[in-house]
Amino acid sequence: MFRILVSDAISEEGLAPLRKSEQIEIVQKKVTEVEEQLHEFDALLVRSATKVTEELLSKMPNLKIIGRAGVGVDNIDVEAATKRGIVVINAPNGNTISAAEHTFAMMAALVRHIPQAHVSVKSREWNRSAFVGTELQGKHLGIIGFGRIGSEVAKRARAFGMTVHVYDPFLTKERAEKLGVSIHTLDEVLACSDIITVHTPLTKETKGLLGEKNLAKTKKGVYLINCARGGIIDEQALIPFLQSGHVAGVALDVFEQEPPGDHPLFAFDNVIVTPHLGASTIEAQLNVATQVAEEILHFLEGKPVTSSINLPTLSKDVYEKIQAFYNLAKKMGTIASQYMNIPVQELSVTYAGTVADLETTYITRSLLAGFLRPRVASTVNEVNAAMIAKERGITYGEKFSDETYGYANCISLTVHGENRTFTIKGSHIPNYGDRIVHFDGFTIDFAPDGHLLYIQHQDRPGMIGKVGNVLGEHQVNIATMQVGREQAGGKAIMMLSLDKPIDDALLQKLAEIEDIETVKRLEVS
Ligand SMILES: NC(=O)C1=CN([C@@H]2O[C@H](COP(=O)(O)OP(=O)(O)OC[C@H]3O[C@@H](n4cnc5c(N)ncnc54)[C@H](O)[C@@H]3O)[C@@H](O)[C@H]2O)C=CC1
Ligand SMILES: O=C(O)CCC(=O)C(=O)O
Repeated sequence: MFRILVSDAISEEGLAPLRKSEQIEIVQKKVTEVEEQLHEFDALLVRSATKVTEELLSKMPNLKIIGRAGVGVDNIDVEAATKRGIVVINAPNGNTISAAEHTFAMMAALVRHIPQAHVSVKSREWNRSAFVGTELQGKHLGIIGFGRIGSEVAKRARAFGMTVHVYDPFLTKERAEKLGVSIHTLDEVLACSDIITVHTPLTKETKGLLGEKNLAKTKKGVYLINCARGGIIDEQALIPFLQSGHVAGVALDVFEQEPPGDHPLFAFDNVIVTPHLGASTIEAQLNVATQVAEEILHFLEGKPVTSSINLPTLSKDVYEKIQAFYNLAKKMGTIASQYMNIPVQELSVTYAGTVADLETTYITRSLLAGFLRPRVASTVNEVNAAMIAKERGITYGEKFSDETYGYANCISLTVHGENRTFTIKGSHIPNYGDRIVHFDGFTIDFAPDGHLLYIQHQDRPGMIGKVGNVLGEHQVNIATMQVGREQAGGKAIMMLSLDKPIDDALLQKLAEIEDIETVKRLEVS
């Protein structure tokens, strides 16, 4: 049974996919109302009101996934979540149209003074000359940030007969041409636009993007719109530009602090505001809630998520193709980590055959998580494996090769430790399973599952019997046994699969058998 905390107002209809599952219990309460039960939740579903801080995460040790019913994840400490191995997902396109339409509504309201005129008429005035506006047709619209919302705003602007100038360092010429907009530098957009609207995320680069210096580069009489994130336009810096009339008007849906309280910008009649309503439509709320609910359900059912912020995303098709290798790689990592139980500096993974054509980044992350799991006390999974490896000074890299050693596919892992290198190779054989086909210089063939016992010994008659006797005396049943050797009478290995784990005392007894050089317990869960 999984428990999900829904701590913000989320569309009830959108939660339907979760409600249908008998494996899920939904609790709809604010964080402050469930302080005592926070440790019980497996998933957290929020909009923008809940601040998912490091402190909150520390009270939720069972949390596996955070769903943001919306786009911006600036209310979530994604780095802290990643460190804890918590997947963060959002609903990237469910509210795009609503946010673009709201931007357009704000633009029209701004240049036609609709909010001010509305207040005037309701105050029993009839002052038509006070509210003379400007047309949108023929005006130059500057769009900063040309992703989903920016491009929908552009489509609407073109329908209104506006010329659209875009600044987005990641925008390609082909896409700009397709959408009928021109690409410019930031300075060019600032200088040529009658109206500027921002549609970037709030990042280190975009915070204060329209501050004193850049506002001074805008056309006199410019209108500004921020329906993205508070702080992209520096609120404090706007004040002198509004006082001087350089900026003719500002429309804000978002604020540096929300709610903004008694804000100095409210003193200006030509500043119009809404309380972060960009995504507040029935359609957008249903879309984002449904998207996130379905993703959380998939995740809890062990299926792939498609819109994760901190995990490489995979389609269902791709996931199905890589799943077998993903599992094999994890087991290989776990075995290698226990076998090389010394500090290691580097993991090198080589993919050959059919696996080399797949999304190997994901497979490597799985291998890394498997490797780190026996070494770290905290949760480690595909989400935080790269981060933990970096913290521990372990580098890793991928290579590709044609050498499959006669198998259709082969994953080879080489672990570099101080004065010691270890290589393990594995293959996934459809309808048969995962096999380890090479182990520390020996050709072998065993299934990397359960309670494994590795023994390295001199190749002498009777070794198998001696090991079997000791295990038998301690009521430990051998399920399978594979052997390999360098040459007759030389160095040899046995890999046994046992029906139960063995303790240190038994391990010691086995190590004391004459001609046995190394005994290692390898647990693969
Ligand atoms: N007011 C509201 O209720 C809503 C606000 N939003 C906000 O709108 C913003 C845009 O959302 P989407 O279009 O869905 O995001 P998106 O990710 O599709 O687009 C963002 C664009 O900004 C560009 N960008 C990033 N850094 C930039 C920089 N330094 N300069 C110029 N461009 C830069 C990216 O290349 C990308 O094309 C986000 O901040 C999001 O949180 C989204 C939905 C509703
Ligand atoms: O949840 C909301 O209404 C805010 C939407 C938003 O700002 C976003 O999706 O980034």
